[in-house]
Amino acid sequence: MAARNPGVEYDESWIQNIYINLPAVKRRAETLGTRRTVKKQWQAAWLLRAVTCIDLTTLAGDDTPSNVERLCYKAKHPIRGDLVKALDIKDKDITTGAVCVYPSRVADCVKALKACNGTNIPIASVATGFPTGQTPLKTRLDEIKQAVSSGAREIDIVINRTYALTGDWKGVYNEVRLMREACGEAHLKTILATGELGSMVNVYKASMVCMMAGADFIKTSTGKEGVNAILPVGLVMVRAIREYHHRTAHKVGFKPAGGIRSAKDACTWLSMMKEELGDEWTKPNLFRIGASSLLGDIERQIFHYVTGRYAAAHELPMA
Ligand SMILES: O=C[C@H](O)COP(=O)(O)O
Repeated sequence: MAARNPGVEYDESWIQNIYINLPAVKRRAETLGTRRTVKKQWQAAWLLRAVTCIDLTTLAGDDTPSNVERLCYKAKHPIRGDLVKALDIKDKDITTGAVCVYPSRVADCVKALKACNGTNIPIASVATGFPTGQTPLKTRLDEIKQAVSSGAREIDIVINRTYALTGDWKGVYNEVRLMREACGEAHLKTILATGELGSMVNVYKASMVCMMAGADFIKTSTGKEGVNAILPVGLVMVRAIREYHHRTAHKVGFKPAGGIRSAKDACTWLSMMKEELGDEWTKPNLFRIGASSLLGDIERQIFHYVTGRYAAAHELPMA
């Protein structure tokens, strides 16, 4: 992870008179989304980079120690052995960015990662009454502390949408500040649940307020809202990150999450990061993709890449 973002004093002027040129944002998002896929010779590199940025997630009511164990093994060995061999990369170099689970499953992750030699992989835990955040503040803070003491190194909190929707941005700031304190050494990711914020201006304000309060990452969604990670919202958030960096020199990471299931989508998000914020923001210390079922498609595409390459190499010339 990048250096911690200490945050700054709350400053209302940073979120006043915000104007978002929605048609322009939508046009830009459309260009990114419909662009031709990555050039053939770079495909494997992009796909592998995307793998290293995945927060491999399971956030289901029926999670058990055994599916968490499989998740951790997959995080440690995200690409099938024969494909790793064909790509001529060292398995140990490629793991997912983190695993992401509910607080009560963190201890299972600790055990499973130890068993598969994956203790270098951070455990991210959602907390604070995920996904709605509708529990008393003390309960939400205690949940963070419990997840950290069980072994989580990253905490994904949800912001208080009631405060955001009623314009109480100082209220959002104060809570996130307390959540950051409760995290101790663990990194803080703040989930905005953008599908419930009502407007792009609110998305921008929520992004800025969370960063002012010390978020190390801002994250689009829980994966449980009606609308989750979409490019126009992502653009507004990364532009807030750019503005915050410009004002404070602190680099805050970005995590789109929810509904990202195809390798092509992952590459589109990566290219958005590269174009909007630069190469530095395309690595796991500043970019993560929260996803439960993306890895399968990436592995499939790597398989096509590898088999295509060999088929081409062995092709007979025309007689
Ligand atoms: O934070 C991660 C999301 O909950 C994952 O959403 P997904 O299951 O749609 O990939």
